[in-house]
Order: sequence, then C-alpha cells, then structure tokens
Amino acid sequence: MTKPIVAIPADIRSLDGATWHAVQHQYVRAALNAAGVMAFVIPAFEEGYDTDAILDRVDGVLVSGSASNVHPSLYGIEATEADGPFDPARDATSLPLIRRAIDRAIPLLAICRGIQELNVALGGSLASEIQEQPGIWDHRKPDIGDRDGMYAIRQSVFIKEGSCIAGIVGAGEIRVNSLHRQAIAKTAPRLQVEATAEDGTIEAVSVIDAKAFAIGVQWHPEYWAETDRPSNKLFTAFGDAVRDYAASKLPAPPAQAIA
Ligand SMILES: N[C@@H](CCC(=O)NCCCC(=O)O)C(=O)O
Repeated sequence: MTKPIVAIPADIRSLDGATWHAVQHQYVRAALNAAGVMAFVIPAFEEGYDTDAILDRVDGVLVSGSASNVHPSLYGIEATEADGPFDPARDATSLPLIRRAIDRAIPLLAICRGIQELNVALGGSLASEIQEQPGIWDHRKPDIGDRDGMYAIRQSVFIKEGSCIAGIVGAGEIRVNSLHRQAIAKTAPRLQVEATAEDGTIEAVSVIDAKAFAIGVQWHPEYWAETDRPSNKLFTAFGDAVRDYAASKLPAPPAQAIA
C-alpha cells in the first residue's frame, strides 16, 4: 500500500507582494517522520470550496497552528480590531473540513489554532487575551528569536484519567510548549475535555462518540514529534488511525475461485 495522505489546510500569507497558500514545515515534517504519512497542502478559499472532493481523496486531516485568530463572528461575537489578525479563507476552509471529517469518521488531529477551530466548528466559543484574566498564566509565544526557544517545552498539562489521550500517552502530567493567547471558553457540546493546565486552561479535547481518532491539543506536539516521547506517541497514534482508515477504503480481495 502506498503512504496514506493527510490534508493540511493552508493559511493565507503575503510574501513579495504575492498571496501564498502556506503551511509551516514543522507540520509536514511531523506528518512524514513521526506519523509516517504524506501531506497535501489544502488551499484556503473563502467561497466555492468542495469539502467532500478533498476528503474523498485523503485519509486524515491535520489542522495546524497559526498566528491568526478564528473570526469571532463564527462564535457569535462582534469582532474588534484587537481580535485579529484574521484569516477568513482559512476559517471558511477548515471549519467545514473539520465538521465533515468527523461526520465521515476520517481521523482528525487539530493543533493550537486547530483545537480552537474544532471547538468553534462544533458550536463552542473562544476567550481572547487569556493572560489578562485573573489567575491565568501567560501562554503566549516566548519573545525569543530562535524557533527552538519559541517552541521550548516549558509548561505542565494534566491528562485526565480515562481520556483518549491517556490511552496514548498515559494519564497525569506531561510537559508541553505553549504559543497562544486565546483558549476555549465555552466547550462545544460534542467535545470532552481531555487535559487542562494548572490554571484551568483547556489544553486538549476529543470528540464524544467519534467513530475515528478526533483529538485537539492546544500545544504543539508537531514541533518535537521526532524527539519528545508524548509528542511522538500522539503523532504515531494519529498515523496509525490514518493507516487504518486508508486500509478500510481498499476494495475487498476477490473471493477465492472454487476449483
Ligand atoms: N489564535 C491563536 C493562535 C494560536 C496558534 O496557533 N499559535 C501558533 C503560533 C504560530 C506562529 O506564530 O507562527 C492564539 O490563541 O493566539
């Protein structure tokens, strides 16, 4: 069997006066080296998308982090300038992709902006500038020039006993990185909380009654997926689910001819 393929929805970025559909290398690298799957970058369009045409051709969906925020109008809040930056094309692409992947039992791993999109896609809401709330830590990207420093593992997360992630990395404390200023506020009805930080911030969720792997994490397992044990286990489990889904689509072998 050839390698299964995961779709990674792109961000819209401007570079050299041109518009790019972009995905950071760390997601593609983790998909290939830790999950053992190929990745297709899915362009981001505000209109005219055929979500099922994409999902017909892939075996999983990996929703990446990004500096942009989900538009607040998508969870019933009027946006201000301070809620940005926005990426309406990514919102319009990834939210339906998430909903349909869950409906179709296609494995889904949603990271950072991805867990926020998963929550909004299923009817939840987000809190902004969480570090300004009493008792909430500063979860933002550290002000450090090099990427290993930005993505350094520096925070504890507590995985709930009996959760899906506990079945992959074990229950209890793991150490993770953190690069976000928003977090889940109202948890979508179809999501269960799998892990929290010490300050109560929701760090991981799974889809209740999902027929396939359907997990969101607020941290970045992709960055250290080749070297950090919990990060590697998450990506390996995602890869296994993607392989199982790909195998389930193969035609049944022909019945043995009776001699
Ligand atoms: N809206 C989010 C975005 C969180 C996120 O995905 N962070 C990754 C940052 C990647 C980068 O800056 O390159 C928020 O909560 O801030």
